[in-house]
Amino acid sequence: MAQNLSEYCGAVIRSIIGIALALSICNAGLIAYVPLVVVTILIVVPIYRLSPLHPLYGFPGPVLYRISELPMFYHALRGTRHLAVKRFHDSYGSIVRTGPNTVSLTSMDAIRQIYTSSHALNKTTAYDMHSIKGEGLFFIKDKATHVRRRRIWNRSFSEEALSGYRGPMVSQIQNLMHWLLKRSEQDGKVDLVRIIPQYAYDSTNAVFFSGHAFSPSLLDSDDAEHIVAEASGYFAAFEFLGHAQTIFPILKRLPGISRFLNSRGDGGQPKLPYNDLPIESETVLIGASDTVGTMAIFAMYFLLANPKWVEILRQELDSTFHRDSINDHLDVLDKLVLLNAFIQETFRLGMAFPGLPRIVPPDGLFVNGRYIPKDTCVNVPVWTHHVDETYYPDAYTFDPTRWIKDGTYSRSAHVILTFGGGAFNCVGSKLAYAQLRIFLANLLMHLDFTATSNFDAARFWNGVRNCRATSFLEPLCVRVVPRKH
Ligand code: HEM
Repeated sequence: MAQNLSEYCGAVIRSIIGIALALSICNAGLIAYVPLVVVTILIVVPIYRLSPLHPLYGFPGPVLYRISELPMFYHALRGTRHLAVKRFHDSYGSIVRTGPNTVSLTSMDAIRQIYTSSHALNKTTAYDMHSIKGEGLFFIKDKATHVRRRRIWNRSFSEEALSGYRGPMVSQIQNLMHWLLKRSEQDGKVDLVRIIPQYAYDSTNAVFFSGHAFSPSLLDSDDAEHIVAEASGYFAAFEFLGHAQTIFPILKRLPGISRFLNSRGDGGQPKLPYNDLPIESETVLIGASDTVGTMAIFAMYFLLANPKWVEILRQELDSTFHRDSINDHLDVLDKLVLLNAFIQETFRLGMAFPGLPRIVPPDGLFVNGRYIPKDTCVNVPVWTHHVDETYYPDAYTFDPTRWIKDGTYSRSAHVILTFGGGAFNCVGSKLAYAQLRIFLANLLMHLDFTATSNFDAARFWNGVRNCRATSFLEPLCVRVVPRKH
């Protein structure tokens, strides 16, 4: 009954706004209706959203955020949403109303129900493509439709496909090492925040587009056309505005079709519609590069802030490989306990991400002991979960050993949401792990890094921002020389 009443009130208020808007737009003479619209929006809507008539009335949360999306937009713009949501959970507990129609939940039960169970929820309209043409895997909101497209993508991430990507990955890491040494020699230092994303985009270009997405390589041109910044900006714009821009400058350079997405459907498997190739290509280029680049920067930051791990990882690598033969035995990297634990801990603390929104189905959702009404936007805040002391004691300490038990590395020791979860999880996660392994193993085996004198670990950490894309307010400057011992 209460549910019906609140739905009724919501409908009435939406109608009032609609009628007022229609009147003021249709009849220019009725200028008097403009104040009505303003009054409705500024007074009636907030009162309704705070009132017992609103379906989310009983959920605790900061008043301003219950009234309007604007405070969260402000945090999105500043890249501080993950910090704000964490503060709210510290104050209000495991369920917080973080927006007029949004509830944030922490708990394993919430992760299971929202993301990983067979009844996991669909994506929200935050994933709408709006004016973008075609249909892209990342943007498909409905699980049933999504599963069909995902089958096409999965072929590109089979073990066989992944081993085929090693050659291009190795050549790109070699180019990165060349430029690290060269720029460091030329300028006395090199900023990892600038150079690593260039390497990540080059790597994706080489792996998926045979180098045709752009040319010359970003490392070779020092990203003269600011492709990294533009692509990352579009990524953030998608998050901030709720939709991505139509045209990516990079797309203009694509011969059109990525190698793997263009592969013909064989054996009765579905084939990707031609019109969807551009958006899927953009998804690969940005989705695979921005994220891997960010994690590689974090990995270097954690090494510089925790130098003992340079020695620990080198001991493991030196006792396993001869320095010059590492790239001939890349499959062995999967088995290195310390290296993989280090990467997993990087993925935990490097994910400054607020959440992955999902929509509550018509039957509602019962989670964390509460009933959440239909059409509510729910999510588990990734950053808040990753620094939850319940699951990660001493959570803000970078400690890869938390992933090691009885001498064995276990990724499943704790659940992390770095790659999402369930049906919509990251299709490229295996590739991301492989890239981080190759990146760290090569750099540690071949190069010595020294942070410049003004390196301040706390200042760098405090300058991390996230609006789906992660940005760094501080540089991460190092001197690089060939490894001496
Ligand atoms: C460390 C690197 C990476 C991180 C942290 C990451 C993170 C994520 C997350 C959290 C999601 C779920 C997004 C959501 O539900 O809104 C996702 C989805 C996705 N990622 Fe990644 N990703 C990484 C690397 C990659 C790579 C290498 C690719 C390769 C193409 C890729 C392609 C995708 C695609 C296509 C989706 C959509 C999957 C679907 O809806 O089925 N990602 N990623």
